[in-house]
Amino acid sequence: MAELTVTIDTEQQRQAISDSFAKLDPRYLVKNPVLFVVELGTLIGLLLTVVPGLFGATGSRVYYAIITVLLAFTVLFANYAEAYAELEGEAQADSLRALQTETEGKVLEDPEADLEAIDEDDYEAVESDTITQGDVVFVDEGDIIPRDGTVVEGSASVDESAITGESEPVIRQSGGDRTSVVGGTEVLSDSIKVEVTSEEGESFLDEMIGLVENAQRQKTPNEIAMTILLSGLTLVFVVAVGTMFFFGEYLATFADGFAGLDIAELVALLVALMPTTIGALLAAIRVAGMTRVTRRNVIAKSGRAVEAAGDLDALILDKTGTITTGERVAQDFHPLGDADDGDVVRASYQSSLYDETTEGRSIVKLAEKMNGAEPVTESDQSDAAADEPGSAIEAPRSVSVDLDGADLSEENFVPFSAESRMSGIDLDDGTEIRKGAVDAVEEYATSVPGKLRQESNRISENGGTPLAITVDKQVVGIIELQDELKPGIANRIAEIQKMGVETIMATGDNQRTARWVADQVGIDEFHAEFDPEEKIELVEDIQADGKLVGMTGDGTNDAPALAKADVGLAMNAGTNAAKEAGNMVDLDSNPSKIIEVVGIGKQLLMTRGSLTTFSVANDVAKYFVLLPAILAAAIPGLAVMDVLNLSTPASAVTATLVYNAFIIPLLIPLALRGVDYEAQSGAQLLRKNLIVYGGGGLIAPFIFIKAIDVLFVALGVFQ
Ligand SMILES: Nc1ncnc2c1ncn2[C@@H]1O[C@H](COP(=O)(O)OP(=O)(O)OP(=O)(O)O)[C@@H](O)[C@H]1O
Ligand SMILES: [K+]
Ligand SMILES: [Mg+2]
Repeated sequence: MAELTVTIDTEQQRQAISDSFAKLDPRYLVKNPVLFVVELGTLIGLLLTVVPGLFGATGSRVYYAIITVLLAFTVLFANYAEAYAELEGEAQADSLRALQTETEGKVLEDPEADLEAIDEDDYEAVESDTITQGDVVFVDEGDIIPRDGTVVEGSASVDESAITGESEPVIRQSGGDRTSVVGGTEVLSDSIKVEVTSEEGESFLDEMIGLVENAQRQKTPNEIAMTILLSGLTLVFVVAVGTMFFFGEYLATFADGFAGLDIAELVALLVALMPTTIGALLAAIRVAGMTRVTRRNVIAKSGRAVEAAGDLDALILDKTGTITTGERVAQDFHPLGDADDGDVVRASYQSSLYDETTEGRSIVKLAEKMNGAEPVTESDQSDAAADEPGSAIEAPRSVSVDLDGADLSEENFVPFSAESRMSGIDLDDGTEIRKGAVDAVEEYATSVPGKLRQESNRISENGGTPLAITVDKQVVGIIELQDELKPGIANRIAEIQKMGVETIMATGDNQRTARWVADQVGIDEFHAEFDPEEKIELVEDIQADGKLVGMTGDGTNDAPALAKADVGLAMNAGTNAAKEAGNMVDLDSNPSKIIEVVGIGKQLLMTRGSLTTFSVANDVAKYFVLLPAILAAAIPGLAVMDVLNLSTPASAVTATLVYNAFIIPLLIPLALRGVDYEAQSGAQLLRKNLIVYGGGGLIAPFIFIKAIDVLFVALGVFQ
């Protein structure tokens, strides 16, 4: 899958630096209480630098100036992390926006015009900005689709690489779940009629990108909780350190040679104790996480959705198109009872002539191939796109049958629905032809040969999907459909399971086919013969146990369940209803993308968790470094805590502030890239996290602060 990675140029670097200064505005900074307190501390340092001796301070002006500068850098580095992440996110979003092109569109005078016979007299070629919503345009081979829309007739292969970066063309066709087309993409072969669904300048993608950019600036629920926690900690430290100041003043009244604690050093202690590192990186971690989602061509409408993806307990996957390729095409026809090959092929053909699903189109193709006849219907006179359903199938044998579509009319066609799990047509003479899922047909038919079950089980146990075909409610045979597992899907599912997420397959297909597929890919649980209603119930059932659940979908039928799920990933090729209902849209329309999104969500949560652990562990270590240094004069007994044996208190304070400030830019790359991520259970991750980031966080300050102190001694400062 193509990743469109946008790089930041020097111009943008400069922008990020200037944004870091703009973000010093206290009205902005107050939303991040940790940094706001550091900013206040900077002002105190500045005051002492300008007016020495204030608050009984006895240090030199230079010393206070150094403290002030280091505190200011702490805030600026934090602002830079956020500004940089935001610019990167915007650049990523802009890379999608660049798609808008000025082009020509062929607006049909008569939207009902026969697709195959359209010529220059039937349409008016106009600039795309004059096309309005509801217009039906003709898009011929080689044309650019002028605006977002729905394919209302025909099937074409479309180059969507402009939005997906994927060079492989995709099929977009009327009926079914692949009807949406995007303005600016190119039809490579065949022609389609597209009903325009957006007004000029209001493309779906643009609207979506607007949502993404907005979402990137909004704190997520977990982040808000985190901010409250960090603010609480900050408050505790402010009170504790504030109390120390007054305690120092009190001590000074009777302790010989002790003049009270230095307020600038107490500010330094406060800043060292506060979780400044994570406070500085929190926003950058969120923005970068969302940018990683955008980079995978997934539009996340909220940060909450990305976070929820990282926290999922269960993932509902459908079978066809998610676990399998979705190219479920006819392989063979099997007569049953008194019927012969010809009866089955004819009935299958007739019932599918207007069936625009992948399955339906492939049945027509196979029937024609077996018959060896020239295509009889107008809809097949076009040069078939090489990857059109069924075109690659070899006819297993030849059957001579009259495939006449003359007495069939589209009005009498009964389209497939996921509720009925059947489709068909009524002939002019009243003959009722239906095909569908075996259990659905068994209920519908009046005459069911004993061999139906046996034959269909045989097909299912090979991973195929049997469709029973009936003429006047008599089962005459079976259509054998075959799909293929997506390459590598079993590994992806295993990966999800390793993360502790339960995998559930819900399919409209029959029990045996479902079981076969479930076994092949090692899914935890499966539900077969599901209708869309039951999918919603499944989502609700899982949520009733207090679990977070994710799912993908494309059809109108999926919309309610997509809206219900905590993470609903809609396919861009799917219907508008589904795209509006979900909280994410995959521009590549690859349903198994949700597996990647879960990974990105996990990585976001892990990055935040790891850096929080590191930050807090750092602060604990800094406490042991600074406290003895600052209080040594007042409480000589504290010397036992002074494990680092730093040269002077001033050196200890400065070295600690240097570490405290510069650890932020050092961690920016990690915050933006995310911590290395591998599929593991929560408990394993927690353990590893504690050892690496907790243990490392305790040790790192000691090493660096001591090193800085040694450097100061070598340079002869603070001695
Ligand atoms: N064009 C069609 N005409 C008649 N029956 C069909 C057609 N397409 C599919 N079916 C039958 O209806 C069943 C249900 O279809 P549905 O789309 O609900 O689920 P699915 O595609 O099999 O699985 P999933 O839910 O995993 O995508 C299919 O398994 C098949 O037996
Ligand atoms: K700190
Ligand atoms: Mg389906």
